[in-house]
Order: sequence, then C-alpha cells, then structure tokens
Amino acid sequence: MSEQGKSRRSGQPGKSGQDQGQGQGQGRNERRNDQGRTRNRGTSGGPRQYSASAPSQRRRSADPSRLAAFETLTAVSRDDAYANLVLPGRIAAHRLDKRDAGFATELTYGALRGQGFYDAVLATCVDRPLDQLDRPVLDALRLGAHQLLGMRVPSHAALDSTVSLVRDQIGAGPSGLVNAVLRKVTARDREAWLDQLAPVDEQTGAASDAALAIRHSHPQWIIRALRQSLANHGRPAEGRTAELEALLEADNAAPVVNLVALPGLGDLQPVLEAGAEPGPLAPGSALYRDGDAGRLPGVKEGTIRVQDVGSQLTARALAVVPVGSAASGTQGASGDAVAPERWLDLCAGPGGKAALLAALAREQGATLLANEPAEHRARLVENALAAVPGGASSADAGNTWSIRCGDGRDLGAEQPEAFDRILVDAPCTGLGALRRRPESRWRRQPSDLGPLTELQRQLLDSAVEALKPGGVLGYVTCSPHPAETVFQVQDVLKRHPGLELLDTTGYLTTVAPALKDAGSEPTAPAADSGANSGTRPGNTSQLWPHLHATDAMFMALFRKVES
Ligand SMILES: C[S@@+](CC[C@H](N)C(=O)[O-])C[C@H]1O[C@@H](n2cnc3c(N)ncnc32)[C@H](O)[C@@H]1O
Repeated sequence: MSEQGKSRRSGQPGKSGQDQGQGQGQGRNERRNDQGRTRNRGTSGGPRQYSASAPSQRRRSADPSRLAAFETLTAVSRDDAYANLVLPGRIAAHRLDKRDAGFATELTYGALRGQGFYDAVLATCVDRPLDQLDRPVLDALRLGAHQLLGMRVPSHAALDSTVSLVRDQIGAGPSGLVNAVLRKVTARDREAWLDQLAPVDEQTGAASDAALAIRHSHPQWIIRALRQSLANHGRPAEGRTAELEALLEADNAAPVVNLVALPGLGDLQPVLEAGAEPGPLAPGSALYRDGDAGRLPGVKEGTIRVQDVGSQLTARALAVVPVGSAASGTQGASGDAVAPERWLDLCAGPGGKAALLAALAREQGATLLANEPAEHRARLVENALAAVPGGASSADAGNTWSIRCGDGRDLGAEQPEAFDRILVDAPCTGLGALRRRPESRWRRQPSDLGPLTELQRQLLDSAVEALKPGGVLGYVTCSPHPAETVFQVQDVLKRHPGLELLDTTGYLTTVAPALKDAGSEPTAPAADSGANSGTRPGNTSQLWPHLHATDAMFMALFRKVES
C-alpha cells in the first residue's frame, strides 16, 4: 500500500508534519524531549536561587522520594513538562523502591491536583502574592501543604523534610520562609481551612462556584462547563450539585490502571495471574491496582496496552458498525469478493486507539492509515503500532497499517471518498482526562476553546470528504464540554445534510453490554437542553468518571448517506 502526497511508510514519519498537537494539553509548535520537557525553554521559569553546594552534595541529604516529587513539580512549572512523563524518570534516577515510588507519586499528583486549595491556604500564610515567590519555593510549599493537609504525614515530618529539601535544593534563605509559612499552615486541619476559605451555606448546604473551586481544586470555568454538560445530558436537576461534586471528586482520585489485550495478539491470562482483575466493562480488558504496569507480561511487547476503558470502547464501537453497501468489505449482489475495508485514524498520536484499531482491522481483513501531523507524535504512533504485524515497512505481505505524517485537514481533499471507517479523535481541551493529567486543569484556559473548536470543525469536514458513501465516521473527544461535543455534532449535521447520526449508545452497549446491565448507559442530550436539535436520545454518548470509572469520553457515530 502506498499513500500519496505527504504519506510516509511506517518508520519514516514525514518532515512535512508540524507539531500542531493541541491534543490533550499540547500547544502548537511545542517540542518535548523524552522527559516530557519542552525544549529550548532555558530558565524561563523566572529567577532561581540555588544553594552554592554541588548537586551531588545537596542530594545526599534530601529525602529521595520528596526530591523526585520536587524535581517533577519544578519541571512542570518551569518547563511546561507533563508530570506523568517526568515522574517515572525521576523515580528511576533516585532508585526508589515500590513504597517510596508510591509516596513520590501521591505527593506529586496530589500537590498538582490540589493546587487550587493549597494555593488558597498558602495565600493567607505568605506576606506577598504567591506569583511573586520564586517558582521552586512555591512548588516546595505546595508539596509541604499537601503532606500537611492531604496526606497522613505527621506535621513534624512534613515540615522538617520540606525545609531540608528547600535548604538543600534552593538555599538557606528560602528554607526559613518555607519553615515560617508551613508552620502557619499547621495551625488548622484540612476541614478547618475549608470552612474558613470555602464556606457552604449553613441553611442549604450549597457552596458557591468560588467555594467549590477551592473545595475541589478546579478552576471555576471548568466547574461551570461541567455543570452545563451535566445539565445538557439530562442529569436530574435535583441532586445535580451533589453529582457535580461527585464528578469533581472523581477527577481528584488516582485512576486505576486500565489495560487492554490487543485482539488476536495479546494474552490477558498471564496478566490476570500477575494480579490484575478482569475489566468489568470492555472485552479483553483488565484493571491493575498494584504498582508498575510496565512490568506485566505483554506490556513491553506492546500486545498488552495501558489504555482508558472509555478509549477502548470508542475504538471498538467504530469497528462494529455495519458499513453501507457502497463501501468496501461488503459482499456485492453477485457475491464477488470485494476490496478490503480501508480505515483511517485522522488524529492518531500517540497511538492508543490506533493500536487497537489496527489489531481489529487485522482481524477483519481491513487496513488502517494512522495520521498524525506532529513528527515526534507520529513516531509514538509507530511505536504503538509495532506490536501489530503487517506495518507498511514490514516484510509481511498485506500491509495492515501505515502512517501518514501530515495535517488531517488536507486529507479529505487529498483522498476523497477513500475510507470506509474514519475516527476523528480530535484535539480538545482534555477536560475529560483531568484524573490522568493533574497539571492540565491549571494550564487550560477558556480562550483555548475557540481555536480548538475551529480545528475540530475543519477536521470533521475533511473526514466527511474522505469518507465513502455508506462509510462510518466516529467523532470522539476526551472532553464533556458542550462546545466540543453536542454543539459540534449539531453543527456538522447542519453543514453536511448527507450525514446521518447513528445510535451511538446502542453500538457502545453492543461492545460493552455491562454498560446496559448496570443500568448505567452513557448519557445523551436531554430533550429540553437545547443541545439535542437534530439528535435523539442515545445517538450521542457521554461517559463519565463518576458514573463509569472512565475518562469523560464523548462519542458520536455517523454514516454518510449513499446518494
Ligand atoms: C486527542 S489526541 C489523539 C489521541 C489518539 N487518538 C490516541 O488514542 O492515542 C489528538 C491528536 O490530534 C493531533 N492533531 C493536532 N492537529 C491536527 C491536525 N491538524 N490534523 C490531524 N491531527 C491533529 C494532535 O497532535 C494529537 O496527537
């Protein structure tokens, strides 16, 4: 199989691709190294005050697990790094055992998730605005505050260890300030701080958005968007605030590791024997609660993959929808053999869904083109797909999959009516994955929505053009924000009257019957919400962390009506 234009064979992502990776927290034209740090940022995090002693001398006296957490936080705040990419390297560098690695992980993620609350507390204990503190000092204060107010670390241990860390890593002067501030923090426990800073109405028990923002450590604009989305999805008005709080709490809970065995390639049995439990929702899935999933059999080989169950279900649902008679893969009236189906993953990086789709395509005798514009992310896609035989550069005949490194907005014009199934897993705010990306809620801004929704719209238009008549399109976001989900669906239906919205919930429950059995189907726009024009209940689907223990994935399935 040879792809035209900017298409590249496996292993050779094209030079034409630019990093336009807004997907899940990434900005345009960013480059990240293996540690997840942006390159060439130098010391953009503002002035730093390091002590005069050599790093090797300093490190000797700092507690290694706290040091790993501190280094991760400073990389996040100074270099815009992703904590989940930096932390494993720091854990390895400090040779932390399982227990200490667990402590460092809780400390890092807890401090990042709880930043809204901890900053509100710290602001009352510091004699200047927090943004006037050196960033490493603020990072250390957040680590101290989380130990004092969010973990069961005895106060004296939290205080002493944080002060030593600051003395070793930043200097004696800042350690005095940190000592004084954290002593003030110890004056109240968590509940007392919440009562002071984020009171609830004594009569009604209701909290303002400002109070919820502190109580659950989310920016207010995200709280408003989540409330709106719950309302649009017909969640009962009575108890909606309690439901909103349950959702915010789910965002703050560490997610259980979800695994998937690539169909026809991965064997779940050894993983279950190694301590994983069978996944209750998705076929071929497992949950792992016991440490480093990287050590489980099959994970290194890539046939067992770490992937949120919501993501698994969207890929599987796209694969089961029947395509119309004009598309490939269906038997003609004469019974003649027809061409294999062609599948497209338009926004594939880093390749989670593409790997599952490629394995499903291989089983169904179809082929997959995985497209990604950012070169370094296209390489991640290639790594993800490596476990599936039949890559375009492999000796294997058949070429199950290939990679194109280019802008998905060009693909429709480049290859019109070429694909039977297309996944548009669009770049989005990622508000549905706050559990996994603890820093992203503080990075995202409401102003991100405009460019992202415009890009989603253009990618959808390109996908519609690339879709064969009778073909199936899956639109997916890892966000429940109405502008990225139900309103995007209404708009695409208006722009393309030849698109038919399918029973998405029906297909999701086909691949995950447990969703129905548990009486917990994905939610759909309510009749009176204004978000359902042109749609029926069930024909878009929203999963939720607090209802389904998945990321808040949205999916809408369409078919291009044959002319
Ligand atoms: C939500 S992520 C996709 C996640 C992926 N499907 C997975 O399951 O691993 C969105 C991806 O879209 C890519 N992207 C950004 N701009 C794009 C464009 N113009 N065309 C195609 N993809 C784009 C981003 O780089 C990012 O990798």
